[in-house]
Amino acid sequence: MEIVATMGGFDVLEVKQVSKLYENQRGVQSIDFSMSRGEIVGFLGPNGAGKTTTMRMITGYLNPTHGSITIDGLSMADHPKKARQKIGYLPETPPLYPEMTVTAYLQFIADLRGIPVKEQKRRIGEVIERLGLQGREKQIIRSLSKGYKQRIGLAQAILHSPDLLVLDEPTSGLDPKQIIEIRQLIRELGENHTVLLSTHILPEINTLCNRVLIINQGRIVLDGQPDRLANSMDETFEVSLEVKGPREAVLSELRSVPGVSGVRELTQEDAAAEHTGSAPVEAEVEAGTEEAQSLEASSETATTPVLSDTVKVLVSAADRVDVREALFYRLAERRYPILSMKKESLSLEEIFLKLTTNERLDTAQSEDASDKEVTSNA
Ligand SMILES: Nc1ncnc2c1ncn2[C@@H]1O[C@H](COP(=O)(O)OP(=O)(O)OP(=O)(O)O)[C@@H](O)[C@H]1O
Repeated sequence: MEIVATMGGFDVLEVKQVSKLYENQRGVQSIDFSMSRGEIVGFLGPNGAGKTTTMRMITGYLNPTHGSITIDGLSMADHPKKARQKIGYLPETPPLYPEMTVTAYLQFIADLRGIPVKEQKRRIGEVIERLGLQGREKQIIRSLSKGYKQRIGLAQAILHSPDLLVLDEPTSGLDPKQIIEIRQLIRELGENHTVLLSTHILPEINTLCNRVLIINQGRIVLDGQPDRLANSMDETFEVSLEVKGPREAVLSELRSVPGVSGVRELTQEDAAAEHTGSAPVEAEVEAGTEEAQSLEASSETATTPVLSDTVKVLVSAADRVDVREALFYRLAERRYPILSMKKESLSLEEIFLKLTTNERLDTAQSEDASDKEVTSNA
């Protein structure tokens, strides 16, 4: 048995250099990550990136071509039965028997999972309550809504009290109300379980997960905390400012602050784009360049300041230098009050696109385009 030691014992999941190559040479390559107890990890990637393949290997439904997977220190290759007992799996399509009642189905799963007969009734009662299935016990599964079927899928996944829950796109195909309800249930399940969940929905990561793994073309391309990713990915430091004062003078002061590499006046269109979440389309213009001067010259027509006595700008600094204090002191010295100042950072959506877009274009040329897309909203 392979032993994986950590400070507090074993990691709940250890995936070491795992590859799975299908006959067509697609699949996943050298996947390497571990999960500690209590983590809720979002597994994000475009269609065909390798999420399901990875999850099926973790849950023991598919054997890796190379590498090892251990659950609570138990090797999946050497002890598949024991290791699988520690995992609850909700595949993309829940494994339900539509003609069974909810209770009969859970009874069947309890038998399959080897839950002792004398404990079954209590345990089934607990998960029915936990997943809000009270009142539906005697209903035929076929007659229930998709949201309720997903709850039953989650119930079968947690029935045997697994340490690790693996959920493959748990909110896919649900309506907005059902999505909110299932997310809430996952959040609650995350209080007692370690959870790995795959999704196409970026805000799902922000609302549910304390860590995100991004997979692209069979390889992990990013592993980190959602709120820290932006810092590690930003190449420049950007801050948006609203300053009270004469436009030309304010712009010129900002450009001369040490560390500042670009100053771009924000228009009403930019403000509207910010409101709808899309990034401004104009390219940033470096301070002092010919382009900046010509833009300045034609600024009356090219840009429309949001208020006549204030200037809204996006200031950039190379090498991620934090120029906020320098901006503050310079503008204070010149008596141009700062009405607002906000550090800008990449959204998870921008990070995702940055990491996957080019390669996706390559992929689209070499294989059939998929009809599913990564969505940026619920
Ligand atoms: N049984 C198989 N035989 C051959 N190729 C396969 C098989 N299953 C998956 N693949 C290929 O392996 C790659 C990864 O597929 P996988 O289903 O794991 O991706 P995914 O990230 O789960 O995608 P989706 O979001 O569409 O479910 C894809 O290129 C896919 O076409």
